Amino acid sequence: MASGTDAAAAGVAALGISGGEWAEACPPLRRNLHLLASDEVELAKMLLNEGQMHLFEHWPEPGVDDDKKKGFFDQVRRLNSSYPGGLVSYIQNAKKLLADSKAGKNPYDGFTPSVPSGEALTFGNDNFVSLEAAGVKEARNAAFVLVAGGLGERLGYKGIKVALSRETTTGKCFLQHYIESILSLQEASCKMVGDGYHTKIPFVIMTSDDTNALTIKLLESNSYFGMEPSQVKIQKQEKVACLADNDARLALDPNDKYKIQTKPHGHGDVHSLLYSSGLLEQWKNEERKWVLFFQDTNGLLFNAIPSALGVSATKGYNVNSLAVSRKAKEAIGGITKLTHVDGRTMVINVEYNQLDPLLRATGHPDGDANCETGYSPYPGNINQLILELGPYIEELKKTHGAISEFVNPKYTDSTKTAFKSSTRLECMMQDYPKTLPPSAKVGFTVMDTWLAYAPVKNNPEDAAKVPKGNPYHSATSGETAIYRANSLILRKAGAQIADPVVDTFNGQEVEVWPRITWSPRWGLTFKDIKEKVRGNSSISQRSALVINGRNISLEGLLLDGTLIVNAVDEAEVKLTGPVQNKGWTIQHVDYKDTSEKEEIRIRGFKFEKVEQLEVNYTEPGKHSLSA
Ligand SMILES: O=c1ccn([C@@H]2O[C@H](COP(=O)(O)OP(=O)(O)O[C@H]3O[C@H](CO)[C@H](O)[C@H](O)[C@H]3O)[C@@H](O)[C@H]2O)c(=O)[nH]1
Repeated sequence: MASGTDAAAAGVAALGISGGEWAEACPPLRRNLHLLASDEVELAKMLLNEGQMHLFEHWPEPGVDDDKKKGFFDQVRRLNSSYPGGLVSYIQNAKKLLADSKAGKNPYDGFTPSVPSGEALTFGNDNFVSLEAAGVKEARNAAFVLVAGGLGERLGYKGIKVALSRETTTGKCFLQHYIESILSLQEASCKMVGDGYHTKIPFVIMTSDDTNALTIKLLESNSYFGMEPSQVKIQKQEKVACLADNDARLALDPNDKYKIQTKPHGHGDVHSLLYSSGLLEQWKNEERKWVLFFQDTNGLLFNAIPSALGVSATKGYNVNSLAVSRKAKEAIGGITKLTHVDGRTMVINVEYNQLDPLLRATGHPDGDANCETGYSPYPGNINQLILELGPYIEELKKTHGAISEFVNPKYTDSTKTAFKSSTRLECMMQDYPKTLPPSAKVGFTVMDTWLAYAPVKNNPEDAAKVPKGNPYHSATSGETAIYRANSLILRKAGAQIADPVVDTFNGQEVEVWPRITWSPRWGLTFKDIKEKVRGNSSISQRSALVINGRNISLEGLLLDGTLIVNAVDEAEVKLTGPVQNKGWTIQHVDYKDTSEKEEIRIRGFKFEKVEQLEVNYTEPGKHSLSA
């Protein structure tokens, strides 16, 4: 094998540029050319062509920092190969977007917004139940994709967000809940069509350098939470180059002049990663039909998946976005119908920071405001997307997964000539429909917020400042929303669940419902749950109930305290009669109290486990718990 230097010399000669005249304008680079391999020479040439001479101007004579110079090109090679169209496209796109930004060009120029109509579902009615059945049937033809490359800067939590407990009654983390939900769907779907449990639903996790190692560690140290390791595919997104000025000159890392500074490009990367991974083609060959995208911390999401997938299947949507009622100024995008002066229309997410200026610019002087319902008329996008695989692949063959980008530089002053700090191009996965032809069937499904959406994004301090009536999107609200949803679902199924009390944790006023949780295999759909709630059961406000098993039914259970039931699948367990104990009390925790773990501090409460009844059914057969 040729040594690096031989290969470099060969490369330079092969390109007929041994003299390096093309690098004449950049003497430091020219003097170092002989160090470079042929592909590095090509990359250098491309960088000069794109006005990036400054990247080499500080390069010393050959012999000094040669390893760092090679390291520089390793990074350039990575940046070049991970962006659709390479760095040339990146720099050219950046120049255009930066010019538009400087000119104050509105990305929605020529478009008028209006409120679109979508499928509005009512939890528990006949339509909902039949859509859930349709969705479960389709689930075996689906693949799930979790975008989890975000650092969660707003939450300020040090670990990865998917490792946070979804709720602290059981302490199960988000990732465990997601995997158990997918496995339950897989089992129920296979059972429904009688395929002998052969189909495995693929699960892709998009990570980034910020989350990759910890995500893999979490999976490995928990045996993939019961999923076959081969079912899980990790796809790591790369960061993109930072831009120093309006000419899209790439920014060098302030701490290392041989490195280009990089920042995350956004969740929109998921499309190009899926495209280049070959997974989409593989899924097509396996006759899969749906790809479901979801985000890192929505503990309620799987309450909405079966029915939403049912909507996609019955309506034949190429794109189906899940939405909830949106409060004006809430940090979720608004789903909007945009009509262009030339007659084009599209239904698309308008991101939360763009909705207000767009509305003001198009004759709505109040901007992003609530209407008479107390909500924004624009449904809130929760970034759960269901794409039909066939049309998705066809589209990506054209775009290679490139998604419409934006840039958001912070200028030093109104001349817009300099930036306060470097910026970069960004993209969002929900912008995928922007390039679709008008014939594409793009729809959305609106569900109740209490059922479908409770993310964990804001730190306690910021959450406490959220305008009254708007959701906190905090660890506190994320957990209490789970108890609320489960209580409301059991109520709808016929159980008597006590009213909540209002309490304040970390400055956030929330409803505290009984702490009811169940494993996904117990209650995947409303029909499943309804069949397991029989007779007159009641649960008091101070109670906690953990249902961990498939065949556990509530038949006249009168709970006032804490009850934990664990049962193997083959055990049929009836919960009847009164169960009373001192239970678990809720203790307030201040987020500034460093004697508590961060995971607890951000919630603002913990449980004192005073007394409980825990029962374990490990043997098959019929069992009854009656005190
Ligand atoms: O480079 C990135 C950036 C983010 N993410 C992931 O993308 C998801 C969303 O990130 P954020 O929570 O930071 O997103 P925002 O709150 O800014 O907004 C997004 O989520 C909202 C709903 O939660 C709305 O739907 C909004 O329109 C949509 O852009 C997370 O799972 C995050 O881990 C990545 O994988 N890579």
